[in-house]
Amino acid sequence: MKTQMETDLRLESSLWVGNKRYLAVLTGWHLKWTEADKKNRDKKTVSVPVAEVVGVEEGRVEVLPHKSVEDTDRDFTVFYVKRSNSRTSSGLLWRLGRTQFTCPSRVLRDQWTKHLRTALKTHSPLRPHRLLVFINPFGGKKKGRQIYHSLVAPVFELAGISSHVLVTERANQARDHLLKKDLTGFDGVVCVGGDGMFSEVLQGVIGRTQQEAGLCENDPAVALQPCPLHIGIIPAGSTDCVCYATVGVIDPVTSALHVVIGDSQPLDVCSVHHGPGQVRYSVSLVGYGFYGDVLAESEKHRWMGPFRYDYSGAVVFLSNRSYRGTVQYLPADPLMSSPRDKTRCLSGCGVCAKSTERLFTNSSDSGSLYSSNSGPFSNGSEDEWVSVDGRFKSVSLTCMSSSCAKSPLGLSPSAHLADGTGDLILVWDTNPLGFLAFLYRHTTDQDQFDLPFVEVHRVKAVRFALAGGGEEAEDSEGLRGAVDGGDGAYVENGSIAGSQQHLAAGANGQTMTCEDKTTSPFTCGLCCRKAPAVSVWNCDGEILPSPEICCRIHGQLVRLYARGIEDGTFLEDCTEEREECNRTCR
Ligand SMILES: CCCCCCCCCCCCC/C=C/[C@@H](O)[C@H](COP(=O)(O)O)NC(C)=O
Ligand SMILES: Nc1ncnc2c1ncn2[C@@H]1O[C@H](COP(=O)(O)OP(=O)(O)O)[C@@H](O)[C@H]1O
Ligand SMILES: [Ca+2]
Repeated sequence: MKTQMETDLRLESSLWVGNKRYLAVLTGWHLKWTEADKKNRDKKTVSVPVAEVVGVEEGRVEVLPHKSVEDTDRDFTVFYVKRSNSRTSSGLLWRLGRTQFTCPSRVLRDQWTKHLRTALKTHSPLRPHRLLVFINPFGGKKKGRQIYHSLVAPVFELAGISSHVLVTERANQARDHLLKKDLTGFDGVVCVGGDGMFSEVLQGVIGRTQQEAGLCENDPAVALQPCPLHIGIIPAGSTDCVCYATVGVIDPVTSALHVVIGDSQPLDVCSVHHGPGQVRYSVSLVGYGFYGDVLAESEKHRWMGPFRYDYSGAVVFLSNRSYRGTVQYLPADPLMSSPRDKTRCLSGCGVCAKSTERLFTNSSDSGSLYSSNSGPFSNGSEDEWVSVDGRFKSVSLTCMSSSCAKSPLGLSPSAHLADGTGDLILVWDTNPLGFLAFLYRHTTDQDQFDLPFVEVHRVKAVRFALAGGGEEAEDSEGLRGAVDGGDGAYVENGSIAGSQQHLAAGANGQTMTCEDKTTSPFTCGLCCRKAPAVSVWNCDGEILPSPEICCRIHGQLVRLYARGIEDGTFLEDCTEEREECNRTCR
């Protein structure tokens, strides 16, 4: 049944597009136009959901690549989302579609533009009006500024968005701004950069929300407050995994269009507690062993740009390391889904829709996660936790698939963006060829979990401790202990980047300067000649200072301007009206 509002907004006229006459109809949910010439048997209707109309302008207007306006009386131009046919990635590429209509009179033209604008306001409640934009000028190939000004700003302007743009001058500036400055009036935050830049924004937005709610975010037992500000990602980094896994393509125009139409994709976030009062948030990868070592190595080769990860991946692979540790995890409900069920989390995902409830909503439940007074590894009710101890090539936790160009299906292809769980991937120590097969499978559609030395678990929380209560460095393999600066993870003067000299970090947290002042612990001939006993954690591209951590997944803590990966097949057949279609055509 049609509502009064839909009836009021309905408009039907005969309009011209170029030299052809069309019957144009605006219903509450769609703008459609069909060629009126009866002789044309193949006449097709173009149907654009009102929610995907970007803007309406009087006259004959163009925006990309350059703006031009021909101010005529009887014309109006509609800009909308147009899906490109090229399927090179997992999702659909969006382009700015444009159609110029000519009306029989100025009065009718004004009626069309007025109705369209009213329809936009009515049907897209989450469209942003004011955005705070952070650009990292040094991310990826250092093209952040150019990407924003040439491809994104014109689309924002067309949609009537006012943007406050800050080009960062230092790391953590965006995070600090979000934590401290006045954010009144902003609907969302946009970051132009890579996963590291997104991570800064994530820390800022979550931290600010908890501050304002009077919650102690450092307490792993606290159920965090969901964030009111939406986050948009314009990809301009190296891995761009968060963008790839939530949109399916790395394309600034596609991402800008998701922002302007106010798409909303909830996202699970993992809080990683790595010391008293120390918390970081992750959405893509919390990884120890291989992924930690790759990140640590890659920081020394930032000058290589995105290639630093390939180079470092090879160096770390050749170093053939494994690490001892105790991993404990709290399994998620196996009836909901499984990391091996071969499903994909796509736009309108049913598993995520069913999981809108937050985890650990009551405090007695969360109390079993950590003891309030004696740290994360001692508490009373431990029944549900599973504990494994051994030597691992890598331990990874991801809240979503973590797909990226290198791995189009991702670290965990069946993980869900917003189901309140994460996937824990344990790769036990194995021979280099076995590990290479595991890595290689990430680049194909072969199942990387179908290997005897790999386990995957869907979890709500994870804890990691060095095996033997931190005595790892003195274990039976004759590695030199932490005290003489021998074995262990490495941090560079506490911050990884910077000094050429690296530090050897002992299992007990002590750090000692490496006697050999080489640039890399992997090529160091002294302290690192023997394999270190302790790796580091890679938390969305940031190195954590402590190897002992506990993690908890917070279901749907933030929302992105995205809609999940679109399954193009449905779009082609979908004839549903927007309100009836809860899949791709939302
Ligand atoms: C034989 C071939 C081996 C290929 C292995 C491919 C596995 C790729 C899995 C990548 C998972 C990426 C998860 C995302 C991590 C980002 O947060 C982080 C930081 O990204 P940024 O530099 O900020 O864009 N990047 C890395 C590589 O650690
Ligand atoms: N102006 C700046 N100077 C130096 N570092 C910055 C600046 N702005 C942001 N950063 C930091 O750069 C790191 C990498 O940024 P990112 O945009 O993710 O690029 P990439 O994907 O190439 O790593 C982030 O951790 C971020 O904190
Ligand atoms: Ca998830």
